[in-house]
Amino acid sequence: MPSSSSFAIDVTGVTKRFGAKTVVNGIDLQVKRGEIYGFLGPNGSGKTTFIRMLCGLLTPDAGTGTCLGFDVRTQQADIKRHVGYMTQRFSYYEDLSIRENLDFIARLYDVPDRRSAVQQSLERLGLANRSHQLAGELSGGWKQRLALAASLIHTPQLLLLDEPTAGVDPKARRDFWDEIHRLAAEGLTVLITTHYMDEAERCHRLAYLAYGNLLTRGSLADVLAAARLTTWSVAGPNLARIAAALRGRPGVEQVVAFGNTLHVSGHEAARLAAAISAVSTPAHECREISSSLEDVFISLMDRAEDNFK
Ligand SMILES: Nc1ncnc2c1ncn2[C@@H]1O[C@H](COP(=O)(O)OP(=O)(O)OP(=O)(O)O)[C@@H](O)[C@H]1O
Repeated sequence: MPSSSSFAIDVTGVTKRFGAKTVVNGIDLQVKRGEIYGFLGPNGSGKTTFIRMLCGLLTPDAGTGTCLGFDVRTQQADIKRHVGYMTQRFSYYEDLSIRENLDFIARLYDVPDRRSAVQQSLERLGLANRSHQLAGELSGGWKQRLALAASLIHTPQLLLLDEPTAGVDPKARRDFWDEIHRLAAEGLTVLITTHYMDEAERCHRLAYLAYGNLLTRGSLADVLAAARLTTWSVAGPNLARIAAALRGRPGVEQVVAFGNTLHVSGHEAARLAAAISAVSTPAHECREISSSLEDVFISLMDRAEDNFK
């Protein structure tokens, strides 16, 4: 039986190597039940590989721990029964209808009272009106809903979502997140990977990976505070010239154009302020602003790259 621990995921030192390459390097992670946990990091940082170890599809080369109270090394079949996994690719039968796809998945999981489980799932995800539509004819947002319905049909306790909203429009993304929050409020634990910063901000807690290493974790406020990054905005004339003058100056780590404003960041607050005052003119409006999550993640990635070289 799964334990009643308050952690849905509780692992230590999880490591995976492919040949000589360490793709996931000694990751410790604890995720509370009912929590939405965001997993971020650049392409190839090891997010999918880590998820596959959690849900029993890959065995770690090192590390220990539990997922839903089951041992990640020895009880993989038990884990699979209680976990829903929405992969990056749409992997349903395009020539079956929405209802037929859900019915098929429900059969695979031997879901009790299958007809009513499928009907409830169609209604919950707003798919009932189009249940006879072929999956292959659906737009991206509806395909995503079908994939979510399918990953929930066996009422899992943990939902693993690997970039579930890639290529989906903002309204469909917002609806999707509303549903994820409703599910979490009902007690479902959700681990989600995303490259969208607005989605990262909708998670209860976050972790950021680069080169297989977990670089930071915590609530949004924790992650921003731990970064100790200072950011200034600079508005005014000749911003392209100002940006070029700032790059490479001591204290300046990032210079990013946002429309008619530059965001300039660095860890050494005094040197950063000196650099801005040296290149700006009285016609420029310069003020310190809060660093964004994107500023923090890019800074972490740059530093990790430097350590890796
Ligand atoms: N089965 C495998 N055999 C060999 N290398 C692999 C295998 N699976 C993944 N990798 C490598 O492991 C690294 C991490 O891949 P992974 O898919 O876990 O990253 P990711 O963070 O999910 O990336 P993305 O954001 O692009 O989805 C990559 O360099 C990838 O090429």
